[in-house]
Amino acid sequence: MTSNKICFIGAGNMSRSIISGLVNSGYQPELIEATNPSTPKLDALKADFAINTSSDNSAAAARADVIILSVKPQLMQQVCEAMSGVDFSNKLIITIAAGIPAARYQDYFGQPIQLIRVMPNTPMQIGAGMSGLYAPANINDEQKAIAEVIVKTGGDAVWVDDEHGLNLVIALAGSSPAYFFLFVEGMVDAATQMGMDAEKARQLAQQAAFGAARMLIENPQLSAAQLRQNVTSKGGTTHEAVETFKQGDLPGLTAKAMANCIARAEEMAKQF
Ligand SMILES: NC(=O)C1=CN([C@@H]2O[C@H](COP(=O)(O)OP(=O)(O)OC[C@H]3O[C@@H](n4cnc5c(N)ncnc54)[C@H](OP(=O)(O)O)[C@@H]3O)[C@@H](O)[C@H]2O)C=CC1
Ligand SMILES: O=C(O)[C@@H]1CCC=N1
Repeated sequence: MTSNKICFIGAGNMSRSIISGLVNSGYQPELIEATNPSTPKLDALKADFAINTSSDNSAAAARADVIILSVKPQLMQQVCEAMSGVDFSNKLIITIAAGIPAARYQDYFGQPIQLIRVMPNTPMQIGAGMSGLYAPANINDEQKAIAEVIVKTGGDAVWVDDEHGLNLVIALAGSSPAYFFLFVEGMVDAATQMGMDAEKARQLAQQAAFGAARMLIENPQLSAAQLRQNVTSKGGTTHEAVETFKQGDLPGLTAKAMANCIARAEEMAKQF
């Protein structure tokens, strides 16, 4: 584990997830600081993880070796511009914002910077995250290793060669926990309408989702299609359910949702 001082600019959902992964894997809380304009999220982070907190982005960034930019994309420019008085020459910046291209940040900060883009996901908070990392050509191996160590405290990670690859990571892993939650929401709602109590319905659906995910992970030699076929008895119940999904073009709808996710990231790249 490195002893770099890490500062999170923005203390929202994703920062909390990464901080949780870091602290739970043994990163020293006193090396971590988070900033936010309002105090309730900072107070909660301090209470839960014993990290340092502040509302002064520039002072916190000046104290840190690694700065993780975790504000919404639409706020990124103003937040970075307000920190342009900090000397970033010996610091590594990591941004987790969707959409905004790496090259844009140099304009925001008004100075040469070393920046890595990371696309994480919220399951990092329980060590089950999946992230993508992208490093522009000016980033050295030591800086890549620092980012990878941080990200992997919350789960697995892959490097991608370009920023289109990062948009694919958004569609496959950054945003996708929401797809699975939506699916479970639908299953639980349907079961409750058919008479089961919501708590029991959730227990059944979430454990089935967990089991299916573990089956995928523990059987890399089997395709998802094969695992599905292993559940589907000829003339049986699963066949009826799967055919219903196919009639509603679930594969086409999935592809469309992912394409729209990527299109939004590309739009954000122009917008912010
Ligand atoms: N949520 C997710 O699953 C993922 C999010 N991301 C990216 O992570 C980033 C953060 O998203 P998320 O955590 O969901 O968003 P949140 O809204 O939960 O967090 C953003 C935080 O930034 C704070 N903030 C606002 N203005 C400032 C400022 N001037 N200085 C410091 N902090 C500020 C907000 O404070 P307040 O609420 O008090 O205004 C808020 O706590 C986004 O860029 C998003 O694209 C990437 C992958 C996954
Ligand atoms: O919805 C978003 O824009 C962010 C990026 C990936 C997950 N949440």
